[in-house]
Amino acid sequence: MTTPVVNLYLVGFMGTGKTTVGRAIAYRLGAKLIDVDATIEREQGKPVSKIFEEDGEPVFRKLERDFIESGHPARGCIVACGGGLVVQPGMLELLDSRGVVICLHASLETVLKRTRHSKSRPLLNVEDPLARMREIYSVREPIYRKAGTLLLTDNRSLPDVIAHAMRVYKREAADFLRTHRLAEPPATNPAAPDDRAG
Ligand SMILES: Nc1ncnc2c1ncn2[C@@H]1O[C@H](COP(=O)(O)OP(=O)(O)O)[C@@H](O)[C@H]1O
Ligand SMILES: O=C(O)C1=C[C@@H](OP(=O)(O)O)[C@@H](O)[C@H](O)C1
Ligand SMILES: [Mg+2]
Repeated sequence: MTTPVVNLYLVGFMGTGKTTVGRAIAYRLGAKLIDVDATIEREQGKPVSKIFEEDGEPVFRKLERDFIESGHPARGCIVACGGGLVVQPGMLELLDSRGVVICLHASLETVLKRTRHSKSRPLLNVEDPLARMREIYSVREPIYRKAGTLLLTDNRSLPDVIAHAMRVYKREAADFLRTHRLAEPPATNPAAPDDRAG
């Protein structure tokens, strides 16, 4: 399989499968997976939970924004975003302009099952994570609803979700390429036809 040209951005709430699905898609396409959280952790030399604790959430959000604005290649990567990345003002428009956006969805009960054994999500390290998720999700829902193509993942196996996401990506990447190529100036030198004629 050839490396894809158009970037794919996987967005959606925590625990919907962005990192896992992104890794599988990148592997299948022979592309580069960039997990935004992992990249920030590597660059900052500490886990996301420590960044929240020591520097505060706004600093983490700024790091996410910097990553999207200038911290990754414009072509050829599968990007697994953190759940709050697309929620920041202007980010969805930015992602839309850079590639294909797919939003993974799961009910909060499913999200709880998938995330309860992990301590790596600082927003959910509270006594009642389900109540916390409800609060956060209610604020974010309007944005997730607008964010690219929505893929439901409840009661669906990972291979099924991955195959579906691959189909959506291939179709939308072709559309993206077509529309963006049309918008580009012609590659040939305008003088060339005259030269040939002469
Ligand atoms: N469709 C699915 N079915 C079962 N488990 C899933 C599914 N999608 C994700 N998971 C599991 O849920 C957990 C969280 O997935 P992850 O990729 O880290 O989500 P995100 O990056 O969106 O927070 C992982 O253990 C993953 O294997
Ligand atoms: O939804 C959020 O605000 C967050 C989601 C996390 O990523 P995942 O969605 O991959 O868990 C991570 O970026 C951080 O803990 C904050
Ligand atoms: Mg993730």
